[in-house]
Formats: sequence, structure tokens, C-alpha cells
Amino acid sequence: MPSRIGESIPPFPENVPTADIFTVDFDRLREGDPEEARKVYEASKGYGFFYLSNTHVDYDFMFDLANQTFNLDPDEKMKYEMGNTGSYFGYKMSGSNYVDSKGTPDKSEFYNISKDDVMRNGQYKDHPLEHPETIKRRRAELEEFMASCHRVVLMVLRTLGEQLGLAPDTLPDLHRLDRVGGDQARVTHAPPVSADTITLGEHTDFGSVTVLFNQLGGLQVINPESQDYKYVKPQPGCAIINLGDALVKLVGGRLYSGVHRVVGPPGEQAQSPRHSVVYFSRPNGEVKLKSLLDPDDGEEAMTADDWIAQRAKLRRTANFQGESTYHASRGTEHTKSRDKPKLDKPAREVEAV
Ligand SMILES: O=C(O)CCC(=O)C(=O)O
Ligand SMILES: [Fe+2]
Repeated sequence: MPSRIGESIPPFPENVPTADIFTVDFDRLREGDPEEARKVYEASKGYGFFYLSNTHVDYDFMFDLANQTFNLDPDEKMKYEMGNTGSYFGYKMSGSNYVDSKGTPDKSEFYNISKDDVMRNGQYKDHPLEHPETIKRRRAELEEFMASCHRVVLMVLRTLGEQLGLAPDTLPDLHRLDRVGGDQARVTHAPPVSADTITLGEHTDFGSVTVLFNQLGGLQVINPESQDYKYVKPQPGCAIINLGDALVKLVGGRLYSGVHRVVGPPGEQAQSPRHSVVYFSRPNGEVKLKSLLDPDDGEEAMTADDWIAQRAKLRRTANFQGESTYHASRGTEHTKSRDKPKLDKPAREVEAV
């Protein structure tokens, strides 16, 4: 794996609690295998997470891009800092989001790259965003990365829509690659920290379907039955797929957006800096986030763009004004009808970490 050339990745330990999540094969799903479709649906009502093999996504270069970008001078990175007003593209320095209801600063930096900027959609056609050279020179690869992740997203959306009785194109039509929306690729970096340190706070993803590539452990998701955190062990060759709040809203709460967080990698892996590579899909910007499966209740719903801006803004340390900000920043995790997860549990209380 290129970001760790010449280094072997320390093993994920055997003695930590891991999430028992389904593995779905993308090729078989595309061929219409009903068993694979069933697994997608069951996973989306359970953990809200599953592994996907045979994704046909080339993501190795993104770990290189991450390494090179986060190694830039802090001054250079800060030129692209996203700010506190709800913009969600560009660089986020470590500490500028908070991780809990006390406003504790996070310990990871990330860089978000807009799908519309890379694809030159809408306003970006004539006014592309500025990026450091480490990202600029990867535009062709980024385009391919985004298009291939988006193919995965559409297949998941089509499958879930069909399982819920929607026409196959209903959800994909609200997530068009060539229409303006908040989709983004992200690379993250956290320095080596112990396994009881939260580097990215407890959250649900804002959008529809997330496609994630991990080399090291540290990602944890709440088990819907036991309501405690389990590690999502990286599986070589597999993406980790999870659902976000926008999709949960579009299907009237019939699917589940898993509550997750990132802590320092477990066991021997704790000596290593951690990178992850993500593609976040969102509904197209003007899509109203209300149920497609229930009668219209007449309530005005937020657009996908406003939803993302609100959540991004309220998660910034600079905008934190006490516990009420934290609660206002949350997603569908506190509105779903299933049992309430044990939210905001400090990492050090998690069993066997
Ligand atoms: O780094 C990871 O494994 C997950 C990152 C994540 O949950 C996020 O960026 O929303
Ligand atoms: Fe996430």
C-alpha cells in the first residue's frame, strides 16, 4: 500500500471486539444476485455498515495524496482551511471540530475535495477551487476515483430502493453525478495516539452512502443490539460502506445510519499515523430531505445542501457554545425509532480497548 511503502502494516489485534458485519460482493450485486441484495438490505437495517468486495475502485493513489498533502507546511495547508461558516470543502486542521458534548477538540486533520469541482459541474466549470499541488496534479485520477465510487453508491441506492418498493431509478435520480450537490472525497490523517483517544468524534454521516477505505483499525461503530462500540476491522480488498442521515430521511427512517467514531488504532497499530480515504455521496443540492415512502405531512423540509452546511457549521470548535450546540449538531441518531444508542460514551470505558 503506497502510503506505507517499505513498511508492513502491523496486524490488527485478535483480542478486541469487532463488528460482525456482512460482506457483499459488488460484481454479484450488479448481476442481480438476490442474496447479495438481501445482505445490503439487512445490513442497512442493522449496523448500517457492510463490507463490499470487488469494488473496482482504484484508491491506492489517494493514500499517497493523503501522505503528501498532510506533510505540507502548516502554512500551506491553512491557505485552504474551510472556515467556520458551513463550507465543507478544503482543509480542516486538527482541533477545529469538537468530539463530544464538552467541546473537546478533535485530533485529526482532513481535506475534502468537491465532486463538482473535480467534474467541473455548475459554478466550478469556470471557477475551479484552489488546491495544493499534491491534489491539483491528481485531477484525472480523482475524476476516475469519484466516478467509480459513485457507481458503487448508485448500485447500493438502487438495491435499497427496490427492497423498499421504490422504482429502481427513484433514489439514483436524486444522486446524479452530473448534477450539482455536496458529494466529496476526503482524506484524513491522525497522528499515532493510544487506543483510548478519540481522534474523530461520535457521529453519523450527513449524506446518503459513504464508501470508505481503511488500512488501520480505529473505526468503531455502535452495535444496534448491545449498544456498545465494536471495531470495524479493515478487510484487505474491501471497502466499508455505511449509510448517512440524508438517505435515512428520504426513506422515512426505515434504514439506519450507524453511529461511529475513530479512536487511536488498537494494539501494535497504535504506533502508526493513520490515514483514511472516503467518498461521501449526498443527494443533489436542491433535493428536499423528506420521506419518499410516506404521505406528505406538509412540513417544509431542509434541502440536502442546507442540511450539510448546518451540520458542518455546528461541529466547528469555534461555533461551540455548550451542550446545546452539540445536540443541535447531531443527525438522525436521536430521532430514529429503534432503541437509543449509548451516545457520547468516552473511549476509555469501551470494553477491552
Ligand atoms: O477514518 C475512518 O475510518 C472513518 C472516517 C469517518 O467516519 C468520517 O470521516 O466521517
Ligand atoms: Fe463518518
